[in-house]
Amino acid sequence: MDRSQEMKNANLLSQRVFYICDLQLFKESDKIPNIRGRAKLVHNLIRAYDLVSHMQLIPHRPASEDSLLSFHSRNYIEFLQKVDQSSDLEKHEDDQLEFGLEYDCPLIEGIYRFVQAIAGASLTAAQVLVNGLARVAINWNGGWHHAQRDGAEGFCYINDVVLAIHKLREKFSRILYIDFDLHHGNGVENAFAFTPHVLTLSLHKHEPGFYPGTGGLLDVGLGRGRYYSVNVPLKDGVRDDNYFTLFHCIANKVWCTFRPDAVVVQCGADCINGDPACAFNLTPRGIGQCVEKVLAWNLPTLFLGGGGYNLPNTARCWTYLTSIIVGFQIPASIPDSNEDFMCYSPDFELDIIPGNRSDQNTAEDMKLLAETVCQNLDNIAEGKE
Ligand SMILES: CC1(C)CN(C2CCCC2)C(=O)N1c1ccccc1/C=C/C(=O)NO
Ligand SMILES: [Zn+2]
Repeated sequence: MDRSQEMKNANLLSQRVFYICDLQLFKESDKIPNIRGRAKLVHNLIRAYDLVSHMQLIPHRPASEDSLLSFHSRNYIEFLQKVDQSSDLEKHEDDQLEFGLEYDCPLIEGIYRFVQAIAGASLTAAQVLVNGLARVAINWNGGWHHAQRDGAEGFCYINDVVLAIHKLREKFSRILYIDFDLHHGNGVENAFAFTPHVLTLSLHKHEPGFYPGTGGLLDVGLGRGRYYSVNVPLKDGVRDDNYFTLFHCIANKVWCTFRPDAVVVQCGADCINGDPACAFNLTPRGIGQCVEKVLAWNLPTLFLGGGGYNLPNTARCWTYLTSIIVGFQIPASIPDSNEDFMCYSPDFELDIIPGNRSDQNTAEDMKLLAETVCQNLDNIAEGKE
């Protein structure tokens, strides 16, 4: 490699954070029901705070059929290709049901191009880490953690998280997946339930009748993957301090016992106060403290989005997390240069105040969660199956 190339790579590495963004990706993201307009809102706020000058911006490369098949079934992918071309969707009605494309996953226009973009963005980010071009990569348009091998689920049409982890496994032996979304990351846990090479850690709301219903405390993984699925089921009302205390304790134990080589973090913002899910009392500062802890490990890390249905709050949350990831403090007032300025009324502040729902998680609940999870993790330390 000649000197100039070395200089270029050194410079790239100094831009340790790669950020996947391009207009086509935002256009495709807008096809997801319930979050139309979110991709642009997030990017505009990140730009308004001039955080883009601290990152290396790169466009996504659409995922190839082969890369989609590294997790999803041929039947599902070929169905998406077939239905993408066909004009009358009625013809495939029964197939649609078979592949979960109904109710909460309505068929969307140009669905194959859509899944190539969504999966391609997270794969492009993962590839940057595999190539050693950067330590950290961000794709706020990814994080669709419910999609299963052979179908869509929970508003997730393709599991970009599983595909990205699979890509990281080309270079890194042990991958830690952390899921802060309000909902259990069931699609990712299912994909890696039987392997000790990927430890999935999901903190989520877990109550009778709350989607997806999985991720209980006794759900620890299967076969050789036993104890490598870690679930932290929570009730409504949890607040930043208790959430971080619990995460801090569990993350330390996971780091010491599993010793990850790379990390993937799903930052679904439906756990933040003000989301229509109306569940947790968390603020971006609480999740930000958890992100700071992950960054302190100084491992190759991929940050992804996920849920988040209060669009201005999701933009606030992921902009704040981006500022932490790049290590650049930003002012509390939303820049009035931002074209979406009025979306942030009436406060025009970046901070989100915590909710005042009563915390249903008692001190005993939190203690039991920490103790049970840490005892389970003792098994992987001693190499027990
Ligand atoms: C319809 C939306 C997507 C929106 N929403 C919010 C806003 C309204 C009440 C909570 C949901 O719970 N939804 C869902 C409905 C059925 C199945 C899954 C989900 C969400 C999954 C998710 O976010 N995973 O991380
Ligand atoms: Zn969610």
